[in-house]
Amino acid sequence: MKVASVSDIKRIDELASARYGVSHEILMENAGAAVARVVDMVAGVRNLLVAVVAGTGNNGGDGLVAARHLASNGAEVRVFVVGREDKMTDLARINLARVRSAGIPVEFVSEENISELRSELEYSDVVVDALFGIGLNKPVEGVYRKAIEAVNSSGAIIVGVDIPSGVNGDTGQVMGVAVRADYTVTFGLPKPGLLLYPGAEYAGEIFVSRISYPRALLEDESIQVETNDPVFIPPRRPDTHKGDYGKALFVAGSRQYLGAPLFSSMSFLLAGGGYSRLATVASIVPHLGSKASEVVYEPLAETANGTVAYANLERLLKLAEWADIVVVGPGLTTEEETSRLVREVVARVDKPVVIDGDGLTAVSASPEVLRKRSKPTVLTPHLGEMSRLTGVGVDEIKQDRIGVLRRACRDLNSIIVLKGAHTLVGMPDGRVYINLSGNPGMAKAGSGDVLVGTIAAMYGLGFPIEVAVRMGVFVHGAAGDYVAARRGIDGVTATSIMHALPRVLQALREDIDGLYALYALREL
Ligand SMILES: NC(=O)C1=CN([C@@H]2O[C@H](COP(=O)(O)OP(=O)(O)OC[C@H]3O[C@@H](n4cnc5c(N)ncnc54)[C@H](OP(=O)(O)O)[C@@H]3O)[C@@H](O)[C@H]2O)[C@H](O)CC1
Ligand SMILES: [K+]
Repeated sequence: MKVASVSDIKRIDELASARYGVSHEILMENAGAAVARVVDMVAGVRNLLVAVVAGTGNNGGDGLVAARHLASNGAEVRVFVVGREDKMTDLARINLARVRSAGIPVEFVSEENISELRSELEYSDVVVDALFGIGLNKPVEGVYRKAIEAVNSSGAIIVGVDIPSGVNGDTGQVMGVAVRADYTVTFGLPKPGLLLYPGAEYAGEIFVSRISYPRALLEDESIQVETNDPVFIPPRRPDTHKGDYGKALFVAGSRQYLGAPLFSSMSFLLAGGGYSRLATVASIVPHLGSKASEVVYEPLAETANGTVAYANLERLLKLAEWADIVVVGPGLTTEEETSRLVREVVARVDKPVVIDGDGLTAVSASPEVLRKRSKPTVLTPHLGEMSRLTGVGVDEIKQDRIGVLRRACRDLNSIIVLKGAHTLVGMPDGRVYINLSGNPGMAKAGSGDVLVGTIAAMYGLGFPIEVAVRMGVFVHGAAGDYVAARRGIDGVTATSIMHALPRVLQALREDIDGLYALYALREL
């Protein structure tokens, strides 16, 4: 599903009326009706005590339409408008008049009577939050802040209109204070702020209503963000050779880090890869061999500190000629000689390369190595590594994940997986995918190693590199969810995620609709 920025939605909104004759009034009527329908779905509307807290803009207008529909369907509705009547938009004013003529009580809330709002809302079964939507343009203060606090302390079921008020529609950041909705009914398409934390937490369960926007507008390719939906994995053909499912070379590990090479190279096989070759320091090969006999090992010369020595360069370049895809980085350490080797390998390997962990630190020192590559490059940074790659501070990245990611993909000519809640996948052409699988239990050592093995496996299964990265991220997250559901969130470890990978592939082959439904937003 496409994910529309605030400016995308404003453009769609204008085109809907200018080009298709679908007026703002029609859109507002459909929006309000959708809110009323969800209130009925989640709480049952007959004799329900509903308070609609409306702003003076069109988000408030939606709330007023919802009030009229709910009252018509048998609910006891009261409307509280926060702000001055003379500030109301035309559409909000028209709908206020209709609410009043339907005999629905309306009260204007200001600093003088804001204290009564709190007690009024405590008598409500449902509160509809229609204060701000995509028009939020500054931190929430004063009477609006108090109104949001009153909504949050009401103890009622809270249904957000379009966006929970106070959440930035594009970034998901909370602008001072925000409504903690149980449900959010969003219009046309979801906004990034509903899917990125903390906004995703404030939105609750999301319902999407297209409110009769013409389909062509909602699918326009000028909208460059979308949810990372899984695609069908073809069945394994019976007459196959292990080479058919991809040959991956992993340059990983050190005497200090034994888990990373194991998780990455083994996850490749468990996620469907064919031939996993691990080039690592000779001193740890016996240990790893006893744990993962299915992996083929290339013992490498090592530095005094037990890291991969530069002298291995020619050998690694030769091995890379054999491989379909090369993964560099997990557990290599940031030993200067080893980092120098990483940069040379990345610069000279004429195959798709996935760079993770310490490999990212190595290439951060000279990003032109990435720019000059002709074959695809995949980077899988967490926030801190992204900061080192881009020179942008972590807090600044959090303020605009999509914008920072998009610029970095273009600047570094790379596909970038920005790990976090939720993980984002950016493409050099500007497209960004928001991944909805995964859970906080996965933020543990080794989880990233499993991810890169899974990405390489998707490429081995035959997906084009961009799809392979998206699918690797989805499958990895779904495997973590599979474990959390069966063993509890504390049971989510690199090992348990790794062993859940085959289950997810099986589900994708046998019941992709079921798996898709697990993560898709509910459509009205
Ligand atoms: N665009 C669509 O496709 C549809 C939109 N609908 C609904 O309309 C809202 C957007 O409505 P809009 O009037 O643009 O803005 P809001 O209602 O979100 O905000 C109202 C005004 O509030 C002021 N504002 C913004 N931030 C603050 C703040 N922190 N404190 C106080 N006031 C604030 C701002 O006015 P200013 O004059 O102060 O700048 C806003 O204009 C959309 O979300 C949908 O719910 C349609 O009904 C459906 C289609
Ligand atoms: K709202």
